[in-house]
Amino acid sequence: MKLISNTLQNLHSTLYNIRETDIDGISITLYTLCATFAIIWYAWMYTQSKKGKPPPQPPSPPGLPLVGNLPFLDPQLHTYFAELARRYGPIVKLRLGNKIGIVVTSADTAREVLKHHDINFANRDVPAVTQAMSYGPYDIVWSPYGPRWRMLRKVCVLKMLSNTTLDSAYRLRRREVRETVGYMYGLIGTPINVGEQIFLTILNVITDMLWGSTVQGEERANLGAEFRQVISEITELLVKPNISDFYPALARFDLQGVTNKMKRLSWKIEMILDKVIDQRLKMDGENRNKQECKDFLQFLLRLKEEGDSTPPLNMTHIKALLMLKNPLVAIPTPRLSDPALYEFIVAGIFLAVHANIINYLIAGVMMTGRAIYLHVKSSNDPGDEKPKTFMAIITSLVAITAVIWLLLNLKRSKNTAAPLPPGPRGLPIIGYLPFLGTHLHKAFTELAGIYGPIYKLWLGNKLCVVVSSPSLIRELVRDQDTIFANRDPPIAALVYTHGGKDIAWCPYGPQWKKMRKLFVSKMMSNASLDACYTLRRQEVKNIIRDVYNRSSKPIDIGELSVSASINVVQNMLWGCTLEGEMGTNLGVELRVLFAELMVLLGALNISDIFPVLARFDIQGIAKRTKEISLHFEKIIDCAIERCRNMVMIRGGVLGNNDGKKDFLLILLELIEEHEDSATSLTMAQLKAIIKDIILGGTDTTTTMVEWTMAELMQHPEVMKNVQEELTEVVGIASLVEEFHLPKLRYLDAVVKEALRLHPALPLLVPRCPSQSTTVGGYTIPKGARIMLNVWAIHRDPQLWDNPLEFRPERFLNNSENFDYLGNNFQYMPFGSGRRICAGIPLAERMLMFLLASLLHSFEWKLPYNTQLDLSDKFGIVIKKLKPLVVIPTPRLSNSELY
Ligand code: HEM
Repeated sequence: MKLISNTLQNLHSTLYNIRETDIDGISITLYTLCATFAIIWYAWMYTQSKKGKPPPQPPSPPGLPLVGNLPFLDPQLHTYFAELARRYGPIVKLRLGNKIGIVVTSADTAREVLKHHDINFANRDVPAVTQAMSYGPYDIVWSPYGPRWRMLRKVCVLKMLSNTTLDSAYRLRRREVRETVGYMYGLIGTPINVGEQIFLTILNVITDMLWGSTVQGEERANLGAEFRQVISEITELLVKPNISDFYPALARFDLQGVTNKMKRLSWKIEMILDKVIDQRLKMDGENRNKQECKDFLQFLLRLKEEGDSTPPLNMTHIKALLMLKNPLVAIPTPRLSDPALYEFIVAGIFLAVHANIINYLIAGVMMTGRAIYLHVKSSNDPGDEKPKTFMAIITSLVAITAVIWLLLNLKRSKNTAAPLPPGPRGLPIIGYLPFLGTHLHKAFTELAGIYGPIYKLWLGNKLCVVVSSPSLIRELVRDQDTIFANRDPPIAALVYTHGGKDIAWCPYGPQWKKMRKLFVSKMMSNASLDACYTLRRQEVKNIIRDVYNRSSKPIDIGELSVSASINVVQNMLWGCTLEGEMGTNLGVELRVLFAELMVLLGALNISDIFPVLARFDIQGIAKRTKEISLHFEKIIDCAIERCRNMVMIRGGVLGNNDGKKDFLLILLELIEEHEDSATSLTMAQLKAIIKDIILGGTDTTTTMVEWTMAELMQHPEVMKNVQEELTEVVGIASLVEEFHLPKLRYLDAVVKEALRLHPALPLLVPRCPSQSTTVGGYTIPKGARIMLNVWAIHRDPQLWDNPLEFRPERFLNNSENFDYLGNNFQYMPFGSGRRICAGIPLAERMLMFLLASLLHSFEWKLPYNTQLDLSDKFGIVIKKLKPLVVIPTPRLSNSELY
């Protein structure tokens, strides 16, 4: 210890006793040391960089995390690559998911890669799906470079494609080509699909060469047809963009099920090949060596038996070679320098991004034989021995095609399928999603200004078509109503309704027709709605009393109308059954669940945009919706049980003592009275209808009450007219009753005008065509999501005078032209056609009754110094962005009325 303290003391005194001249000396020494160190460091770095530093990677355009450059690839791949080369030089690096791609665009670099480093680059980058093909690793195209590949290639090029072998199969080719020409001759004057004919001819020529003398007659035709079918399915799979190729770590999950499907198809091929090989073996067993080889199969089996290839040719090799001879070889094949590096020479890998890229690539191969490869073969490459006869066939076929194409051009131009609608180009994979913003209805309206009243866009991998003109909507929902009567339900809606068992999401068909008919005729009829009027009236009275108790205080109209709508709907549903505290408690529970459900249904769900990911439910939306759905059902079960007990107590009499009937009673009657008849309902359907009423009836009504009130606060003169009408029709000493409603013509015009400017469902509920069809001269493919932009039509200046002004008068003198039945395609707040809103009679009554009661019973004013904001926020139902807060004061002459 002592030693340490002495040392510290010495050091301290040394430092504090340094003189100025000493400091100068120390500084000079330090500077010299630093300079020397810097020089040595620089010299060392320099020699290192000269010595062994790896050269930099090729330049690369900027990409995004995770997806890399994938989203920026242009479908016109060849021009895109040329553009990249202009900007970054002849060798460019791209990141595709977590793969690296290298694009080579100059002859010099291509020579370097394919000639000087040929061995390094002689491997392929095998797409995940080919691993599932039984012969994937055994065929020439995908085999790793090595003895097996050399043996297979030798057999193929020197033996199978030799002039002698091809000459011996000439008869078979001639037969097929003549058949095609004869077939086309018979079709003179009729349009034909030339591409398809050529494909079929080539496939027939090839299968003929494969086993044409082994299988004959009808059996050959059947086998050919089966083979063709499997081959086209395999071709489709091979060109399908596969997530596993871009993210090899995900390959084991086979997210799109491509690998599984390929295994199934591979198995089918195996069966076909086994059958033909068995037959050949039997035939050869009978007269071995008596005849010369007439098809490839016979030739290969003979070669196997001779066993003089190294490594020896086995049955799997034979099958792989037979498969090689089908048009699948037209699939482009990227090369790989070293599998461990995940690098490849690109031309073909990008094919997985877009189907049209793939078509382009395939077309390239078919036309030129090897246009895709950046592969400039050296002159001693055995592959350059062009099979002359084969090339002659291809050339003849191309020539025939060209002549036929020229002859038919005029006719075809009249008959060609209509194009897809125009539309903005989006990014690969995510489509136009990133450019839409949050106000979909407004973005769609702006796009209509650019692309016209019908256009398409991709949202994720969903093709959407947006229609925004009355005449096109007429074409859709009137002229082609049955085709467009299907829905395109979001996953959450499917979960909530057990796969679309309700009216709103049920596919168009007998089930939907039956439920809708029962719903409209039994529940929405005037008689049924009259029968539950007291239930509505009782609930509206409660609301008026509640507001009265909060007189002169600010009230959030949105909140008020949510609880008002839910209470009214709930009372109509089971008001006779669940009276008193039980009804109130369930009402509160329902409101909480309902609020969450609306959020879930309105959320942007990745599963809807990328259906392949649906099974993972990444955001947990499906799971939570299911929980809520079950909770809803528990409430419904509880109501049903109570109802049944009540009926038992009353000795089997359905209905209340005073003849009131809630919806639950009507529905149970339908189950019990009509068992097994065409009008019977199942319990699942009963629950689904109740869910529809809660979902369809509450949010829409709530939103419209708030919008109408907001417009009235903005336009005091309109408010004054409404209240004067109410005073005249109802009287200042009475409460509004439903029988007053038909006389309130001005209020009716106000509600219509609010629904024009703020349609609750601005894009209606998306439709989905059950088959491909043509609308407005454009093809609408089956399964596309069709959005009808009613919001844009309701604000179109060509259809409405001063469309952005709130002017109820436009409906006052013209009311016969504007009802809610969807016959006037200029005004459709409840939709149109077969799938028009099923609850219009109730919606109309509820909306008018609630508004008339609130406006008649109270004066409303904005809190001091508040500005009204009429901006909206997009969702399934379009709401006010900022809540409307207003202050009520009693208006009726008699306070006892409250
Ligand atoms: C102001 C209130 C309401 C508005 C603005 C409204 C609007 C709509 C719209 C635009 C549609 C889609 C129509 C189409 O695709 O062409 C629809 C469908 C539907 N609405 Fe309403 N609705 C309202 C109230 C109600 C009420 C109160 C109920 C039930 C009691 C209801 C039940 C339904 C049902 C079941 C469907 C689906 C019909 C089907 O697919 O066949 N709606 N509604």
